[in-house]
Amino acid sequence: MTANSTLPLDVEGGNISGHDGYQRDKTFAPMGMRIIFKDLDYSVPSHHKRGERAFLLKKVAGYFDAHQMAALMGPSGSGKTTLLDVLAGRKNAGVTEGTIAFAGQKPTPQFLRRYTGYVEQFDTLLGILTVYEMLMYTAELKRPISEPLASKKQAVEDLLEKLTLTRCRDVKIGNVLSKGISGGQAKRTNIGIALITNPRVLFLDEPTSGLDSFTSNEVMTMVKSLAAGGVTICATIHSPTSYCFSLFDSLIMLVKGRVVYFGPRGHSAIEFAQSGCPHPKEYVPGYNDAEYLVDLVTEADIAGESDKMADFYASSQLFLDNAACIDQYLSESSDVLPANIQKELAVRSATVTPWWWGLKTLVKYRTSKNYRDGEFLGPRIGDKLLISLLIMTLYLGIGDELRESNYINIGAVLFMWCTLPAFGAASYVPALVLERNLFTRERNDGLYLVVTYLLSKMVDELLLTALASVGISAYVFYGIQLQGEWVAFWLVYYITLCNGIVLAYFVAAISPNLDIANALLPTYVVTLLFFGGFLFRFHEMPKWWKWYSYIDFLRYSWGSLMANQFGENDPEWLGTTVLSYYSLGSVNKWRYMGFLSLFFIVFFLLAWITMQFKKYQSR
Ligand SMILES: Nc1ncnc2c1ncn2[C@@H]1O[C@H](COP(=O)(O)OP(=O)(O)OP(=O)(O)O)[C@@H](O)[C@H]1O
Repeated sequence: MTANSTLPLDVEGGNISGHDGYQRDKTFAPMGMRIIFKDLDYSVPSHHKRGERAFLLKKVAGYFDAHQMAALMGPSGSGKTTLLDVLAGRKNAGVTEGTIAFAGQKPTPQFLRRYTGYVEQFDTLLGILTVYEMLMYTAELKRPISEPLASKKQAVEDLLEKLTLTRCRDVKIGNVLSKGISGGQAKRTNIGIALITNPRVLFLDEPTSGLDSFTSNEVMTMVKSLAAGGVTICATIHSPTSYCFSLFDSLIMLVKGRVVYFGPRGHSAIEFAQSGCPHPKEYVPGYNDAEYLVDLVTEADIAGESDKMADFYASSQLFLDNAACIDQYLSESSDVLPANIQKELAVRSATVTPWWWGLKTLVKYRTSKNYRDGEFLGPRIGDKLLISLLIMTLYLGIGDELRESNYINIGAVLFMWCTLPAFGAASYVPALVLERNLFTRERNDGLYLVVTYLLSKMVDELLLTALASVGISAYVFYGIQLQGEWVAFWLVYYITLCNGIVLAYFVAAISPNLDIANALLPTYVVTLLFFGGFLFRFHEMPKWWKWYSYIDFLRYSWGSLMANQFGENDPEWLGTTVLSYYSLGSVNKWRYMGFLSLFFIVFFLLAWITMQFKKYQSR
């Protein structure tokens, strides 16, 4: 293969002056950059033999040019996705050795996140949005904030047209339970997400999997048109239709992590593979080229002869020509790159837009939709409504009955009032756990920072909770005829609810799956009950457990509520007063609310740190 580029390093920048992609869109200038890789090894601790490393890629070398579409093919498990992930910087485990150069330079993870597009094999979309909204949401997060909204809208409309998605523009994406757009439309929407910034490089993992042949051809024709526009395209592909395969320019075939062919697609590839295969099968009419090639290498792989094919390639003239080409490309200086591309390659921040813009956008698209979604609102308001009605009707009017036999009832209702938000936290866990794939993909795509995502989730919940808690706490407070201030009663309830939510997020963040989170959260909350001060008086707790009551946020919720109820008029009871009986004599309700708020900050920080550093996907 030879390069036929006119610009150095096969980079084309057109007449772009900005590095943010905005002007690039306006001019529709061609883009793209050559990707070179040489002596690429990728290894992980072996599953088969303890203490050994498994090399999933071995001395892999090649290059992909701008304006061209390269296919990564091979039998299942040959390392196609591994190579794609290594090149796209999506690996977060294992050791990569060798050279990777984008336009002659080693790419930074930030460059890869911001300026390359990656289409995952499985769709990760937001079911509550329509196709148009999904693309606009991504555009607002990934295109520069300096770009006017009208220009972003235009870019999305253009993309919808290019992807032939105009017909389902306003159809909800949906999910498994409530079907929305079709599989082909979902795939094209996913491609649209990767294209929203007009990336110079597009990686696609099995873009046609699960699609019928007509839709596959349609999708790949569209992808090919991008290559014609200058984008460098690299796709893993399993069993393409003849037409799909004919769209590719070059082909890299892997078996057991080794290259058995790298060169142009076409008859020369078949001839080469036949020569390299120890027992080539006949190319009978009816075979499609891709199918035949994959069959050939798969059979060699099954017969344990794949190394022979790889050795054949490594000793071929084709290999020498490719190696010479790679060395020549690598020796070309990258100083001659256009300034905008130099800037892109040197970018250091992982996101295009600042955190506050990300937060605004997430609230604009996600919160506003969630607040109109019964599935979202139901579990968040329904349980509070039911339980508060039960409490209110059960304890109706007892709050101002200051007789000895009633003090225990008042203590109990206040205790239940603050334990419920802690137990209710369970309904907030799925929001984080079930969305993990989407979060990981959007984070890898450089859409937002972890803190932005977490803050947007807090806004989602805290706004709704604030509104709901005002109404609920009002009818409970006045229905039971509790003493003290309603504002304090509501505030304690609200802060405890907030603690429950952020605690749920922390538990969701540390749990590998929903089952573990669902077991962990109630277990922890039950331990809090014992140390809240109502079931066991503080001064009677054994010395070796007392410390736990200080880090039990229910202690501060209940203490504050009791001080609100009995602070002004602490009645005599069992030879002392009610507050002294429960070791709450010196409690200041506002100070306790302050302590309560500290737990919110601590749980938030714990959730943030965990999500920042925990690898949810090992790939
Ligand atoms: N820790 C490990 N130890 C040994 N082998 C491993 C380990 N992790 C992954 N592998 C193997 O590495 C290979 C690479 O997988 P990869 O997903 O890249 O293949 P693929 O060609 O994309 O396959 P498919 O077409 O089925 O998606 C697989 O054969 C897998 O079994």
